[in-house]
Amino acid sequence: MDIQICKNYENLSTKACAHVSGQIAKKENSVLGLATGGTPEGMYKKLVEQHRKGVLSFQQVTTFNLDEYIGLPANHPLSYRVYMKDRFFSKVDLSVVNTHLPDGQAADLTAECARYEALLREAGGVDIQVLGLGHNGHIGFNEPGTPFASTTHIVELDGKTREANARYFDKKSDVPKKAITMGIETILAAGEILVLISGADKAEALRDMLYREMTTEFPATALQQHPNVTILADEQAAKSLHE
Ligand SMILES: N[C@@H]1[C@@H](O)[C@H](O)[C@@H](COP(=O)(O)O)O[C@@H]1O
Repeated sequence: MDIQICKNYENLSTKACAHVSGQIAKKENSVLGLATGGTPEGMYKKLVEQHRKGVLSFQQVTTFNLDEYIGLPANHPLSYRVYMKDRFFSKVDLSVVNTHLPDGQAADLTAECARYEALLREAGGVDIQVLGLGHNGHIGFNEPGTPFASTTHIVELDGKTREANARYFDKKSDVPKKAITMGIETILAAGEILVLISGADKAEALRDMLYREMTTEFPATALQQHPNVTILADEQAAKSLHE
């Protein structure tokens, strides 16, 4: 794993943007695996800026998001579809038919997981997957205990994850209890993985991801077996690596 320590969040976002733009420069019909949460917001802003400057086009790009809540209407302000639309999709020249998220409102959720996984394969797989890191080691919504051999599936959200995400909702009880997420095997199938980690509260999780023995108890340790992982961590997140 290649770990790059960035001075601050701004710097991390600039580097993440450069990484993704570099992928598109290499292959204009790239398939991007995208993440939500607070950490990639800066990267989306920078990608939009690059597009507005006329130096970056997403016309040929296809995107697949990691996850979506179950039970929130697609137009709910806190659905991941709306998150992506507001911060990225509607601000660049991506064709909406090329942007994919699991449908958390599908009548048959098990069939939806299979459909999503098949669609990913049909698209030829993800070239570069952007990931955040949960405090409990989750990647996407793969909570502790998820088998490494998992593909897109339905998950019951961990109490800690619901607490972390409660900051966006009026109250914790409004946070959905379930979600659909790409599995760990799905994530590991990407050609390259770019992990973004910011803030002192992620320091312990970053250390565990790098140094803990691979264990399903800390899903991010699965990334240790991937041949092409770049980690961008800001100094705050990287602080416990020097201890
Ligand atoms: N499902 C998302 C993940 O995809 C995200 O990477 C993680 C960290 O989020 P943040 O970047 O806000 O800390 O938690 C969320 O629950």
